[in-house]
Amino acid sequence: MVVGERRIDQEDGVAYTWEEFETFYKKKYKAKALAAYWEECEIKGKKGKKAKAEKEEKEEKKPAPKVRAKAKAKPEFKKKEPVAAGNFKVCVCGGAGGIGQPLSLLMAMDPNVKELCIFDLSVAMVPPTGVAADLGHLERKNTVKGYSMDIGQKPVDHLEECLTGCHLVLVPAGMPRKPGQSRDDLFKINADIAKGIVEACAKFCPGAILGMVVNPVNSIVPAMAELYKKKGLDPLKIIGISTLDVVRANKFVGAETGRNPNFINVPVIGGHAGKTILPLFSQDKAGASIDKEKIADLDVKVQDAGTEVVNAKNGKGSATLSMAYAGARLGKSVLAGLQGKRRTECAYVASTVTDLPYFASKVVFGETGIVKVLPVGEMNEYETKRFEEVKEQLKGEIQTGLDYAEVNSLCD
Ligand SMILES: NC(=O)c1ccc[n+]([C@@H]2O[C@H](COP(=O)([O-])OP(=O)(O)OC[C@H]3O[C@@H](n4cnc5c(N)ncnc54)[C@H](O)[C@@H]3O)[C@@H](O)[C@H]2O)c1
Ligand SMILES: O=C(O)C[C@H](O)C(=O)O
Repeated sequence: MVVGERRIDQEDGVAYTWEEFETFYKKKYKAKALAAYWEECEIKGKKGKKAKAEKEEKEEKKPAPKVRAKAKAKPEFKKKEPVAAGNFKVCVCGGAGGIGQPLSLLMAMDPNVKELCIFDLSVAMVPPTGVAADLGHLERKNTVKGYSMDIGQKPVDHLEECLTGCHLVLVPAGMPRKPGQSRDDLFKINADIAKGIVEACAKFCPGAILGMVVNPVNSIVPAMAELYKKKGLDPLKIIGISTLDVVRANKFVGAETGRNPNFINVPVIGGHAGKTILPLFSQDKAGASIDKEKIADLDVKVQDAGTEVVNAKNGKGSATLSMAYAGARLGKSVLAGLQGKRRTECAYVASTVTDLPYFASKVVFGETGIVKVLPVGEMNEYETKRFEEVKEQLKGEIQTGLDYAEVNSLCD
């Protein structure tokens, strides 16, 4: 295999390295069959005469039909009919909050959204029905409805209409940090809030994708995914939204290199708190062009970006607008995937790409939600060292979530 070469998987039209390919297919196919399939895939960026000549040469060298049938073995995905464009139902839980309102606005603008539900507490800063009435006047072909619940009540007793039929539920419901607090300090209160919502989703929209914004993502996602598992549901439906780390890494690399951040794509792996946030600058062209001596500071800048906003807001909340932007980017990718258009984003999910059971890496969204969790890819010396640090911290934060799931359950 040529180092750095990417080939387009005929199944989803996305370009992968051999390492990514092998990790995804190794349990399904024998090494020989997989290598043969790889050889058949088009090399990314190689088009025109040269590619044609190579293809023709390959055709000539084809083995006898019997052998070829085996070598040509293709992956079998569970085929699910994609949802027609513009037909999605989305709910934003905590939709009247700091993130919830702009996130609802951005989702209401997505032409894929047919019905948008705004759920929040009746004590929220604005009644959710008010947010819905406001968004209901946009020039969009969708309906927006608000649902509220009194504090102390259970979502499962109130959200049947709101959640039934949902394809995507975004969850920014929960307390944000104040200066001096860590994300971990929010676990107890926010895990209980998340559990109430997840419980209602398990009952009314068990097939929906749940995008968890609420902190601490590193512990809340394992907790909720394990509760889903306990109930016989798919833990990969629970997705930790770490997109803001990617957005920040792209922005900072753009500022450093003078390039347009819109065309920068730095994968950020690990988790979403402090040292667990690991931007892989070496995997982006602009990022890789930055002087080695500047990388450690840039890495810390991405890790500390949330705290920078918390401190700048001086006790009046954390990142809301950039988070809404990032959450909507992820949400739109989920819907595009369900519609049959593959999208790749970083997300924190149940994973086997490292020895930890939850990890953020690139994932591919398709007709069923996450269809691939991609490996972390090549890392340079600095990133490899940081990778060990990431895993050490993340392990304990995952355990907090696993412990929560052990002593809690979702009701029927
Ligand atoms: N993943 C990330 O990158 C990221 C980024 C920024 C913020 N966050 C987190 O997102 C969460 C929300 O932040 P915010 O700034 O929007 O806070 P906020 O206080 O402005 O809004 C939270 C909303 O949740 C609602 N809520 C509370 N309990 C609820 C329940 N049981 N059911 C429904 N709604 C409920 C509140 O009424 C409020 O409207 C925080 O935990 C914050 O740390 C995550
Ligand atoms: O930093 C926070 O508390 C909010 C969020 O996780 C962020 O990264 O902005």
